[in-house]
Amino acid sequence: MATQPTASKRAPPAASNGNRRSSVLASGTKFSWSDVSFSVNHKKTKSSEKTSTKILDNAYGSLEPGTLTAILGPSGSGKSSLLNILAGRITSSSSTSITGKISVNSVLVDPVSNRANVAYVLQDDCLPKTTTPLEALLFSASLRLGVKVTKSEKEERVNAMLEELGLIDCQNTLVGDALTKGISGGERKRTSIGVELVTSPDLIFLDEPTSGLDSYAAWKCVLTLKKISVDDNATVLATIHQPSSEIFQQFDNVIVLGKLGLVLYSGPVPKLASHLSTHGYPLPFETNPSDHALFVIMTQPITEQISNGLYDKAVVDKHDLEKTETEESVEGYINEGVYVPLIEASFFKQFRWLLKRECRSVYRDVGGLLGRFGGTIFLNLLFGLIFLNAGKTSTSPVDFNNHFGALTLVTISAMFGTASPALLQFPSERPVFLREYSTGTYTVMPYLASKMAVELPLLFVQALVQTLCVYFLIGFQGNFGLLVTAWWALGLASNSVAIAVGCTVTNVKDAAELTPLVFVPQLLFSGFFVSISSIPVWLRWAQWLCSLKYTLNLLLLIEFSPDVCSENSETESNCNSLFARNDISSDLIWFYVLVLCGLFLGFRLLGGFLLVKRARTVF
Ligand SMILES: Nc1ncnc2c1ncn2[C@@H]1O[C@H](COP(=O)(O)OP(=O)(O)OP(=O)(O)O)[C@@H](O)[C@H]1O
Repeated sequence: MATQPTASKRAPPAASNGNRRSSVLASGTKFSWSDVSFSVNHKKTKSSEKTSTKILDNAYGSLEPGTLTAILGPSGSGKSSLLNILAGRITSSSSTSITGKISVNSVLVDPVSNRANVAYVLQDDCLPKTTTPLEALLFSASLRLGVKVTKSEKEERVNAMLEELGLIDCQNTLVGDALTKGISGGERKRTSIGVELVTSPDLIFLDEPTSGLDSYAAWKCVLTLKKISVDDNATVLATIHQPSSEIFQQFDNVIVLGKLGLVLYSGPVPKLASHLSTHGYPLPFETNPSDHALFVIMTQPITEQISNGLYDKAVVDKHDLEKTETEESVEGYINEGVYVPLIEASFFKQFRWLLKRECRSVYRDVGGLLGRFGGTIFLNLLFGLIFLNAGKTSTSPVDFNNHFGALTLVTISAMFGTASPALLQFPSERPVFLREYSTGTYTVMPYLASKMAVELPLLFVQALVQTLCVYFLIGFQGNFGLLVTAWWALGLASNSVAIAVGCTVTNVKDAAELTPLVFVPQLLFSGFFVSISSIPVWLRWAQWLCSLKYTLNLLLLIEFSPDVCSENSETESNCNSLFARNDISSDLIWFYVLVLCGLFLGFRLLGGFLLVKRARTVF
């Protein structure tokens, strides 16, 4: 790791103003880097010492305002790694090492601190499926543009951006996803670009903006980037895979990454062909220079490429670059610190916009609503019919067990029924959160609060529907309102656990695999399959994490009230034995309520903590 420059030589932090430009980015931004190396360390094994693979070896390059530059190279040559390093999206870790110098307008910067000044468009379009392009751009503009930009100016900027990106016709169509038809892939990509560009950034980095697009959509996309670079005097850098001639000609400059992490060429697009020809690889007639460069890299032996001097030009350029940028002879550095986003909007503004979006996502996701309430109604009617009238009498041990069994099974079903929508939904929402958090759109507290504000009534309605289905069919005798409240509390706590699980995984499959691990042990403490007193003492602590256990404690106290238990001596003895076996006492009702509240809040905060930890390190 190179040493850090003195504080006075660093670029000042980004200013918190309307257009988010820091003072070093005031009028067009020159961005350059040199000696950027990236290696991946491999673990030490018994047979070998710790080794490392160099992905980038002293990479260098320079971007001018008003230009569009491509990073080109074979698959695995380090294009995305270079872009991520320059954008401050990856830093050194225990398994990777990054060194180099990065400067903005000839001032050395720490790329992590500079992150807020770079609009970064990810390869995957992380957009909420139930939003429209117009809403997505408005959301971004409203939360990311400071108070100095008025509401009408933000709307004007959004409309201009929609027009510039050719999104006017589809501005009110839902984005959709793989399962729900929405706007086209090209429109989705342009929406992702618009969400970043609406803040009028000077530096725009894009990871494979044309991937997944057909040739016309890809050409249109690059044309748009070119127009933005010229019209807005923006500095645009994009990684790109095998561009067609038409696309390649739109770029002003190109950086070609070759084998061994070396830079083969960095300069104007028209001069790439002569660079290859000069070093023994003339461009065949009517061949795209970018195709030819990739062909040479992949087919010619690397020793021959080096001995032919293909990478020599790189050395000359590198020296030129160092001369201009190290005039002040400062050492560059790449920080290992965490990223703290710059937030423009107040807590309430963030909450308001997030709540609006969250509400839309509920009522527009008709399939999700049908699954949630359809499943609840179907299962609970089934329980109601199977345990028909089981709650009306508890005199014999069999009747008592049926009554207890009905209550337990309805509660277990409620736990899974309230956790599964969050488990299925959250992993797909997580990338959206990570992107928006990392771009300083909002922080974690308003995000979690807005989710909670929508879930509270939704889970209440779910608990109410469930109680309506089973209460009269089974003939439960507890207070209707208290039963609804207890099942509602269980729904909230289970939902929190599901969100915490969702925060640790990246996809629905992993979430589904983790689900039994988190929820099945709760069944052990329900008291139905095995009494708490039979569980080894050293394992009983786990009940403190089980919302099912504390909800059942409350439900049993509500349902088997003194009135029900005093029906006859046998019922009374069954009640006493049930409470004793499961350590339940009516004196502890408020304690059970507090534990449920604690689990609800605790898992919610854990989820938030895990999300922020992830967002602040690598994204
Ligand atoms: N954190 C990491 N740990 C281990 N290997 C890594 C890491 N980051 C990158 N690599 C490796 O570095 C190499 C370059 O990856 P990178 O994604 O930058 O290439 P690329 O040129 O963008 O590839 P593609 O065009 O296929 O997307 C790959 O072999 C990749 O496996």
